[in-house]
Amino acid sequence: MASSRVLYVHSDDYVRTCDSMARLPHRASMVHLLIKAYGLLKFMRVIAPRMASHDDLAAFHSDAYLSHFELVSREGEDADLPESQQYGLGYDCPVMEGVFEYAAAVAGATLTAAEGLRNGVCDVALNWAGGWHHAKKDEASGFCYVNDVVLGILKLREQFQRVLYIDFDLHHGDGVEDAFSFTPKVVTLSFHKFSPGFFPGTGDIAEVGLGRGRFYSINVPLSDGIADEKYVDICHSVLQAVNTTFLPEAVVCQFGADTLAGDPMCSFNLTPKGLGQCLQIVLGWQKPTLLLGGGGYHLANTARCWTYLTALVLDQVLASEIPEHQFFPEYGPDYVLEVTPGCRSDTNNPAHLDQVLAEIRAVVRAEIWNLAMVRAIARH
Ligand SMILES: CC1(C)CN(C2CCCC2)C(=O)N1c1ccccc1/C=C/C(=O)NO
Ligand SMILES: [Zn+2]
Repeated sequence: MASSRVLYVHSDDYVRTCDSMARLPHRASMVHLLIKAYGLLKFMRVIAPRMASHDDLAAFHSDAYLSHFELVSREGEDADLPESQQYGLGYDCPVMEGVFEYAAAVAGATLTAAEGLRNGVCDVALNWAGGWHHAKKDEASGFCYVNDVVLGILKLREQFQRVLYIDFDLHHGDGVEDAFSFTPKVVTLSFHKFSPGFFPGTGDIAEVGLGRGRFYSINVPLSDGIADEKYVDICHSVLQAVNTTFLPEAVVCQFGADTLAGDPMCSFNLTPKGLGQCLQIVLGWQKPTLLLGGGGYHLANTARCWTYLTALVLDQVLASEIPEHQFFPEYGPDYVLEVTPGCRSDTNNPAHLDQVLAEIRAVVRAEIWNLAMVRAIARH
């Protein structure tokens, strides 16, 4: 990628705000400082994010939710108002003081990235602190308060007719799928762990979208233990099929890193190399592409992954040795960039995966028919 055509959304204030989210102590700093320590900033156009305004957030979220969320954020922990529960606030989405400002900062950063793509300022835009895919129109969910992914896609839709969303996070991208399940203008494609009792519980292969959006939601449910080779194979098949039938004009990827070997979620067995091969497929299409983060609870591996993917976008090869920097001690005991796969067995049996692929192909073929009909009708 010609370097100046890569936009990296960053400011020290933004990183400090993201670091303040207790659940992910200083993850945003670790990611940024590793990218910086590897000398990658000079290849990118660094732009400070803007704050999302109330109107920005209201493009997707309901006023009722936003005003309640802003109110409890001002009051902090002791705001256990009865209706907080109906808005998903509390439990998985604790209300820390200033959480509204945090959510508005992240949404503003994703919008800043999306605007760069919409205005043709760049070909690839990065906001690794974004990707909060569970938030619903009027409900926080799964530690996601504002759905910056939906806001970014809506921003791209101002310029591009068809947008493809690809969710590589361990968890189903339910908030984004819900937002676009009725429209054929956005295809949502999610690869995720699907297993009884595993959050959020949605994302079965049978979920294909509703109404005119039928066949424009694609779900690839997977089981524990999947490693790079099989994951990349499946991704490659599905991504090629979706790209050739849907012909997206822009792409949004959520690269939640909780799929990596060593993550406390202890589910998939991927490495940054495998995710990098998936990213290479998308970059090969040479379409305006927005890259976002998401989950990722082994902080050093998450920083390793997103730094590796950033270098991949920039066609830069990184040395294995982690460069000296403030968080160097976090990368022990080997202090290398590579993540070693675990020795857990892959519970995805080949027959089941073939079945999943066959069903996905049927959905995509149906989409072709659907698309042909939609286009035929549009022509008259
Ligand atoms: C609170 C966190 C986000 C953290 N966490 C673990 C990770 C390791 C130690 C705690 C969870 O399981 N979480 C969740 C709790 C309830 C519902 C959802 C999630 C995660 C969602 C996600 O990653 N979506 O992509
Ligand atoms: Zn996740």
